[in-house]
Amino acid sequence: MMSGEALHYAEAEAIGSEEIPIVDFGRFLNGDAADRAAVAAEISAACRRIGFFYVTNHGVPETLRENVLGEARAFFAEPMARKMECAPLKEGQWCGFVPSRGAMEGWEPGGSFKTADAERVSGGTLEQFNMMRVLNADDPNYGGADPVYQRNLWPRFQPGFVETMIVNQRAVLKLSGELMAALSMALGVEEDFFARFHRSPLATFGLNHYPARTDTQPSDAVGVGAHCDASSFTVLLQDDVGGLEVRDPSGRWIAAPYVPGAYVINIGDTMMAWTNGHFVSTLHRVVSRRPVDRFSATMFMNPDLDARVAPLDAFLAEGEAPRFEPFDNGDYMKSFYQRFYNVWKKVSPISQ
Ligand SMILES: O=C(O)CCC(=O)C(=O)O
Ligand SMILES: [Fe+2]
Repeated sequence: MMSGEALHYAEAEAIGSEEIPIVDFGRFLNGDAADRAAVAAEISAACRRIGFFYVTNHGVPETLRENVLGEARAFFAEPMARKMECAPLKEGQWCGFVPSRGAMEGWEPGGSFKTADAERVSGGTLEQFNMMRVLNADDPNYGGADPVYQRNLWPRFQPGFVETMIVNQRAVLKLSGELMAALSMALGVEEDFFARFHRSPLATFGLNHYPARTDTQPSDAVGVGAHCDASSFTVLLQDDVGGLEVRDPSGRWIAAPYVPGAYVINIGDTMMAWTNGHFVSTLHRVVSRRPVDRFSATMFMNPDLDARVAPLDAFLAEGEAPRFEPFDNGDYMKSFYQRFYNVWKKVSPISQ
């Protein structure tokens, strides 16, 4: 693709809710052993086939989910100069506001090591607000000297924002603990198997704004280019506008529409590597096909700073060769932040 040239995405071919199962997670949270095993089996099938599933009855209150998207709407409606007050200024940082990257080439949404091989990617119309997990005083990394524990850059001018985001972090992290147990069961290992790689996880949170498609844009304006996520797994809250699309195993792009009350869960590259590809990290993108603003909120569950990621013996069949090179999560996260910062510098009106 030439720099500046618009990407065109054909209409998604199918509605994904048949291919992306809706899992009643209440059966895992509140059910008996048989219910939990049934949920784990559904999740296992989804993660091996497409790497995406929805969860409903997940325990996160509707009012909290609405407040998160409400704060996102209010923040992104601020004038650009105000939003830029919360922008990363230090080398290698990532927190805060990130303006739209337009058709910029070379930006890797999601920070995936898989995407680069899979498909050329470019920026898109989205603008973002990035947050790190807020560390409690009893966290082993509270006040940590490593620059990976960068500071959040909160919009102090927006009352209620910080509190809502912190309450949301707690709720989504709690859900993530349960999801990790379910993913462990789905892989046939003990329920706390993945918890030991996520003791003080480098979990990150994002708010996304995909501006409404304008009359002068193509009917398939790219919101975020096709990518995989760098995470162990991702928890996504989307509003009812739609536009998320996932590449199914046959290579078709399918819509992952809004499902009332649900989170979308997807496997990231780290989980793919641990499981030697038995759980798949799948290309996805957001295409703005409608003249309506879209908002979403993400949580990327990333492992501990010192976690070493490599295909694990527990998931290798007899004689199965490892398909992924080992890597240190700390190096991986730092290079992700650095690349992100380098792009941010190019699009930031105040960095010149
Ligand atoms: O906004 C969405 O629906 C998806 C966002 C996404 O894929 C990401 O932030 O990695
Ligand atoms: Fe993503």
